[in-house]
Amino acid sequence: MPNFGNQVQFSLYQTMPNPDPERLPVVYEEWEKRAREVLEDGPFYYVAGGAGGESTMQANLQAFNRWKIVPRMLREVDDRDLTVELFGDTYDSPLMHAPIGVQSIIHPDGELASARASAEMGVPYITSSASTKPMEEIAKAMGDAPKWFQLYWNKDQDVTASFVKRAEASGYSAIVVTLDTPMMAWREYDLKNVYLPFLIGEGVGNYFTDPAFCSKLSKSPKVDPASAIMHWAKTFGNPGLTWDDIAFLRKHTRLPILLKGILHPDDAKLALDHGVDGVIVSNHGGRQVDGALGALEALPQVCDVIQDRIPVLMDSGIRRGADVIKALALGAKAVLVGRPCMYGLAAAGERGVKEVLQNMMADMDITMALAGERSVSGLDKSVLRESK
Ligand SMILES: Cc1cc2nc3c(=O)[nH]c(=O)nc-3n(C[C@H](O)[C@H](O)[C@H](O)COP(=O)(O)O)c2cc1C
Ligand SMILES: O=C(O)C(=O)c1ccccc1
Repeated sequence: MPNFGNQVQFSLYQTMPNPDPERLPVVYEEWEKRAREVLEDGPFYYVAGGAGGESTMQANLQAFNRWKIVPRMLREVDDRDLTVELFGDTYDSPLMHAPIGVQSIIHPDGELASARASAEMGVPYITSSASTKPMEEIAKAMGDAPKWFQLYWNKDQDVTASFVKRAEASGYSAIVVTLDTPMMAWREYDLKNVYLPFLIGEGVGNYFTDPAFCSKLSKSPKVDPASAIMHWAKTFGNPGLTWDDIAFLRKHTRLPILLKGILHPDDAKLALDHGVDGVIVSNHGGRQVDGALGALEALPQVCDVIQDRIPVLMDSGIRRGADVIKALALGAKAVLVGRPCMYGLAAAGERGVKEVLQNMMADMDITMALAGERSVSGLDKSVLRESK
């Protein structure tokens, strides 16, 4: 998509001198403000909040400030290439929609809206195990557009195997296993607001439609939702997992397997040793370990260990185009966009998510060009300087 950024920029300026009164925000902080206006305390803080005192959320943002772009001049940047290749597929840009559960608490269309918006933008959508809508419905809403499935490894191995089988059958092309959430973290705002969406039956769409999950219940979730929710709460997380369990997953799927939540270089080494296909450097948007290092801080060391043998992706703190450029320059092949999409969803459903993704892509394209780079695959550390 040559000059994508300039086209979007031009279309936004084109409404001069009478801007569309329905116009959506462009500024990230204004999207968040809009979400705050339309959501009740419970859902808003569920999305916006983090673990404990939110020091990891702060570290995520600060980590980007430590790196500065050093633009180069006169480098023929009129025709740019945003595409990336992963596992034999070519994607339009290095942006992906992060796996995010329980989107029904943010907008009535929930995951269907964000999946459709991602499809329109050619952004791969990563369906969460904890989606309110079942994975098959989300896949159907996306047609042939690229989609991956995020696995929460259930305590019941039959459920885990069933999720993977369903994901394959419904057209997902990779499995993202999230390792950093064997249990929900200590989230102060959710405890204060007494708000946990699953307890009111949100975010369980994949479980309540799963034959393996339902076979363990004495009554169907429709007849006795309270017991089904209790069973979900008992089996959702699996703190007993070890590296040896990766073999179980490998046995159950031929799709590429990516591990999400890698921060320590030794875990990157273990990921390689256990034959996975990719890793995602992430601290879950600061929602799990309060006091953890910023995800971008962890990225260079993980890349040093991986040495390009498998792709390294990252998330946690991506807000603007320059953030994407920095993450790619430090070795990420692609980045996952989390909260910005959810603020777009809260403010304007499908259209909101689409604009958030479109604007971030445009901003990234323009920033890359102004930095003197022509293709995302050519970005490396030479475009950055670390400020002490
Ligand atoms: C409301 C919410 C729900 C989330 N649900 C999931 C999930 O179901 N599975 C998962 O792997 N990550 C989940 N995440 C984490 C995101 O995938 C991603 O790691 C995080 O949002 C990135 O940080 P950022 O939002 O600050 O950019 C969730 C994040 C939020 C904000
Ligand atoms: O809230 C989250 O961050 C999250 O990952 C999650 C965990 C369980 C169910 C849904 C979402």
